[in-house]
Amino acid sequence: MITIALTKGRIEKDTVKILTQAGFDMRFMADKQRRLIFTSPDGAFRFILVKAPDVATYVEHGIADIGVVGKDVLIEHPGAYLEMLDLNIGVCKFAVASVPDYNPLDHKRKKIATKYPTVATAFFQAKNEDVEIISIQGSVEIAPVLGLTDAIVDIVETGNTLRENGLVEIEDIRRISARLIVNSASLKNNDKVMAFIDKIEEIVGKTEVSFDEAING
Ligand SMILES: Nc1ncnc2c1ncn2[C@@H]1O[C@H](COP(=O)(O)OP(=O)(O)OP(=O)(O)O)[C@@H](O)[C@H]1O
Ligand SMILES: O=P(O)(O)OC[C@H]1O[C@H](OP(=O)(O)OP(=O)(O)O)[C@H](O)[C@@H]1O
Repeated sequence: MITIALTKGRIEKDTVKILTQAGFDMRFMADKQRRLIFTSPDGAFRFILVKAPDVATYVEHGIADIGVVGKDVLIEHPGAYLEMLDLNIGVCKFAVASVPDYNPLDHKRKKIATKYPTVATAFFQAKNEDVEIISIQGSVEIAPVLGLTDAIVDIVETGNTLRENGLVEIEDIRRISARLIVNSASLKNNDKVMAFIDKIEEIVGKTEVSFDEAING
């Protein structure tokens, strides 16, 4: 049996769409209620529904052979899994944002609020800029409004949360999308895992890895 870890929440619907297009009967997801583990009718696949960072954990430890999770999570939680495909769903970006009078060229040591300290630290280090990172668990946009920090590093999708809280985008950091990850032993030892990946690749198309991706992972 192959186990596939899916991220609960935002990217769930689009993931199910891809799996359905790939020929899986995913109707159980329509009325899943509070269940978190599902087995396909033929007993060949098991799907588990977990929080995003836990997808990486289950795949890394070989409990799940395959996982679907956002690139944002993979950057913050690097581990021993292989990233195989860009699924082109859950597309958004990391950006720096702040209040309109923020001056990025100001020489003072800035404070940056974020849920993504690894991303924020790497971004400012690459600019040779020494900043203080303040970790925030959510509603990050209010930190510069309330004067906790000078700016934020956060996910931007539609831009609505920034606009509705009076923030503006200062600089793009990188594109984010959901990725298919795999446990390396599963890939080596189980032909069905490669067959599954091939099937998904037919649906989402071959992904060109951009220069940015190649150097930043
Ligand atoms: N507007 C967005 N905000 C956050 N993540 C987004 C957005 N748009 C797409 N995504 C992608 O969707 C994935 C899942 O997001 P979701 O909000 O369900 O989980 P999460 O970020 O772990 O949030 P939470 O902590 O609220 O459960 C993210 O990891 C990211 O790759
Ligand atoms: O550009 P937008 O389409 O407005 O989306 C971006 C917002 O969505 C996410 O927050 P989420 O809803 O996950 O809540 P959080 O603040 O608790 O992380 C993210 O952290 C931004 O706040």
